[in-house]
Amino acid sequence: MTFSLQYYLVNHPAIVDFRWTEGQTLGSTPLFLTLTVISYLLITFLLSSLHLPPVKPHLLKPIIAVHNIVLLLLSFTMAVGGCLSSLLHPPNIHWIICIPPKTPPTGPLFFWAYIFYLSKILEFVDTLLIILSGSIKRLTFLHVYHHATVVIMCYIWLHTSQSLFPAVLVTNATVHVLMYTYYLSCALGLRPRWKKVVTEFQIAQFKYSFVVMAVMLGFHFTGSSGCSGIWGWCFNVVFYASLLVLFVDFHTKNYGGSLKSKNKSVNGVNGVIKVCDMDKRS
Ligand SMILES: CC(C)(COP(=O)(O)OP(=O)(O)OC[C@H]1O[C@@H](n2cnc3c(N)ncnc32)[C@H](O)[C@@H]1OP(=O)(O)O)[C@@H](O)C(=O)NCCC(=O)NCCSC(=O)CC(=O)O
Repeated sequence: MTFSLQYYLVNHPAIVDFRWTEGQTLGSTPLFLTLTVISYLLITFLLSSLHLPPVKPHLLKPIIAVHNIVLLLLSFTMAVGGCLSSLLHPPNIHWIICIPPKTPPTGPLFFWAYIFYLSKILEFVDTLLIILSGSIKRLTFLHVYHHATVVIMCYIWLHTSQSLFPAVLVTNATVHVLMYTYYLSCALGLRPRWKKVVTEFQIAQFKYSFVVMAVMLGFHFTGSSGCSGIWGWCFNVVFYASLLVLFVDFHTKNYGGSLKSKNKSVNGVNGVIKVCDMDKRS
């Protein structure tokens, strides 16, 4: 059989026949979700309050590099898989933003939503690596809040067949390709000059998501049947609004000034070193 991206990412029987069934699919019960999030928060709190000695960089850096390569490749696959499934598989292209009510969570789009959900649990390892490296000051509210809450958002997507998730999934997975390339470069001892660009792409994705959410609301109230997952929509709005505020704050603290202003120290000849120095001070 010749290699076909469409076959392996959309039309493979395991993907087409995927079905999220509560109590049967791994990780599909509210109990699993609750225990996962509570365990993440408890382990993070306990490990960070133990003040463990940092693991030696020559031991930890290769592990961090492998972790970032895995998430980089996974994010890329999810972005392409989610994009192809959105364009090729739904009965109607309109599904990218508005899924009809009572649609069962089955088929390629929901397969990628499920992989995305599991990948958010794998991202918990980011937190562990921060703790093991001894950089406790990098364990910010933004980081822990994001990692704990995003898993709940993904669960709601699957549980309610929530409209708009395909657009958000593809955007976030694409931004994460950039983010994990940045983290991989750091783990390899490089200090990319484009750290600020990563943050600005993250902020842009939240703003873009509000446009998508507004369009979905329009479809919901003007279409004949409405869109599924309107309560999940409310969760998404609150979560993304809070992330937007936190990321704008992160931007101001790390790069100074407004989003539009050019920070000479970031873009200058020695930009790389100055960005890192600023981080260490903040
Ligand atoms: C540029 C950012 C992507 C990252 O900002 P940071 O302040 O974390 O960046 P930094 O320069 O301190 O990171 C370099 C350090 O990270 C370490 N590092 C490497 N891989 C890592 C990983 N997978 N997770 C966490 N840290 C990691 C490197 O070894 C290096 O350590 P050392 O310096 O010791 O060598 C930013 O925009 C951002 O996201 N800030 C919020 C912080 C955060 O936790 N973000 C990720 C989840 S939020 C998210 O994911 C939103 C979204 O969905 O888009």
